[in-house]
Amino acid sequence: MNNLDSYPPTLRPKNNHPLNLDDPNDFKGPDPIQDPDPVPIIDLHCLDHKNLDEACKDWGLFRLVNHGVPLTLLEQLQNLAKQLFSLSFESKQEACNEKPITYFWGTPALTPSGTAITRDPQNINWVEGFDVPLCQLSQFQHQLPTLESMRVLVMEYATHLSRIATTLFEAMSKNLNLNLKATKSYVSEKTGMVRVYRYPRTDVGWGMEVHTDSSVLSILNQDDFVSGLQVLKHDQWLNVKPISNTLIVNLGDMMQAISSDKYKSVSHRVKVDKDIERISICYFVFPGEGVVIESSKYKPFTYNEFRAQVQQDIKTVGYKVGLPRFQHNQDS
Ligand SMILES: O=C(O)CCC(=O)C(=O)O
Ligand SMILES: [Fe+2]
Repeated sequence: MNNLDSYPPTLRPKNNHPLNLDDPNDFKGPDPIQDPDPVPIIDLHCLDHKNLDEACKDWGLFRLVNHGVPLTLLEQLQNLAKQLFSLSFESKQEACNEKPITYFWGTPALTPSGTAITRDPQNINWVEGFDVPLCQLSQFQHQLPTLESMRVLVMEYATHLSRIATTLFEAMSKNLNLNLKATKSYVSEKTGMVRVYRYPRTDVGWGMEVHTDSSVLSILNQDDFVSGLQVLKHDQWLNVKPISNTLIVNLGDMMQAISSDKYKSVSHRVKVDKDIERISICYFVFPGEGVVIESSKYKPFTYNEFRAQVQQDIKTVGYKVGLPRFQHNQDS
């Protein structure tokens, strides 16, 4: 089943924008990206520290292979996400009345309690998603069977992703000559979260507008067939091609701060397609609660202070200012 009742009302097409209502799973369009894939590849099994360092400095993003997550698990997650999103809008909304998993749409910006930060309706992001905080996940159950299956699968997935994030962060810390003991708390299992997204079919707007992630690291399991993620490299937007059994890692603002700007929090965005929906599953890792980030470029700050500032800026200025707010020369 796949029909527009599953879309949040604000993301349904207007009458003057009719959509192709064929089952998107039947879509067999050509791969829109013909060029060879320029994204650097990092092999987690045989980690090359020099390649990793270059990818972090030049791109702030890389493709991870030999990551050790079973392909069946990646595919199960994608399939279950498709099933979950294809339920009616009302049932998704009702099922997420209580924690831990929350349902949102129109923006990826949420308050700590999971409420969407409302934005100008002209400016919506064409995305709906489930926010899955990992720390409380084992303590709750959901009534809706598909959501409950997602909770269980995400717990299994998070174990793998936490291992990957820790391995990568330790290698990056070594490359940056950070004191590993002191920096262990920069990636905390407890504060991690998973976001499951669906980008609806539409021919207007952006799935996700240009942004940098606030995380230390973000690790993306994208749809095997549908492209959408674009990354800014030397002032040019490049498509990040979907390639089965690979994960995309991008560095977030916390990593840029921890590295004193040696590594880059990469600007990226997601485009939408009028003929086909896209699913992606993103894992984010953050510093531990109350951990102070020390760097030569920024005043000491905690992730909670950063997040509060971002939320205030979105409400008052209309967008995320991000790291520049914490530079040494800024007034507090
Ligand atoms: O869905 C994607 O490909 C990217 C999502 C993303 O950039 C984010 O959640 O910050
Ligand atoms: Fe992002």
